[in-house]
Amino acid sequence: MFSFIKKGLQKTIEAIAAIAPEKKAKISKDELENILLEADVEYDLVEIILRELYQNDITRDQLRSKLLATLAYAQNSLPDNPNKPTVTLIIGVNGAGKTTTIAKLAQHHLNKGERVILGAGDTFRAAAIEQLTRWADKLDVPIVSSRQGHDPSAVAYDTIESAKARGFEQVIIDTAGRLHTQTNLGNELKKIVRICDKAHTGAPHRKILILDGTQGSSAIAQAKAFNEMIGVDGIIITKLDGTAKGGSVFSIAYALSLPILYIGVGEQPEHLIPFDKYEFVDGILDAIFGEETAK
Ligand SMILES: Nc1nc2c(ncn2[C@@H]2O[C@H](COP(=O)(O)OP(=O)(O)OP(=O)(O)O)[C@@H](O)[C@H]2O)c(=O)[nH]1
Repeated sequence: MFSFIKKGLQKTIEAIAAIAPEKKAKISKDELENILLEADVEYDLVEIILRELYQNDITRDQLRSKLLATLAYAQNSLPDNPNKPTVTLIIGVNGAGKTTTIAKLAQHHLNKGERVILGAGDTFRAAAIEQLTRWADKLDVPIVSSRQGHDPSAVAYDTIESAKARGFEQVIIDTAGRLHTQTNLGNELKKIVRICDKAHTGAPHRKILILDGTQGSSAIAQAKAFNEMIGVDGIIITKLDGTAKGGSVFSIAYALSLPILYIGVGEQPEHLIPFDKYEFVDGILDAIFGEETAK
């Protein structure tokens, strides 16, 4: 698992290594500032971290405790849902990686022996329905879909009904990332939430926001908007493998105070790993201080 995190952080680790090629037991505040900015930690958070480090030469342990503190809320799991099926609503802007992440989550449940059904709730775009259907075929899981332009809450309702009738444990419902206006999107998502609860009291049990880890402050703005619309229970940050901006995880976690459930580190169904703040921070620290100084 640890090496999986490191593989996902490879580009970030390389970028850090390029500006801090020499591994030392202590680094100066100036060096640290450059490293954090290079890794795409937002400027405000870099300032906060530096302000709270009193010495000019910073050790691994000192930095470790500061970085972990920024992830204080990040490591929280969601409560178990005893009332099966568990309904997960996937939200986020187009291109964030929603469809791929749904496939990854489905694979994750299948690995645990749970039965999964997908709902193609992004009825705004025909391509979204087709793409999710391809994943369903590949993973050999059922999918409920309708034609483009149909009411997505009807898709959500039918998916949940089908899961209940077949005794499935997991329902994962896709949603649109964009409509003609933001207000339309908010209203549509609210309606889907209402209808899920009608189909199965308490559903959706998880409203999970997919954020593209390469998007920095725009990901934070998106999260705030979706949180205001329908409330977000947890986040999955995608595409960390494809970016040198892995430090954005700190800014996202710090700005939102929401659990980071998983991170996406590739395009295949198995490329989803549970977020572990200790592994994540140690991966970054190893890049700065070198592994030999670990612990
Ligand atoms: N490298 C990498 N690529 C990813 C990851 N997650 C998603 N992608 C890629 O990002 C692109 C967009 O992902 P989708 O799953 O299509 O995203 P979406 O939010 O459904 O976007 P649309 O289909 O455009 O609405 C695809 O090319 C995915 O393969 C990840 O963790 N790592």
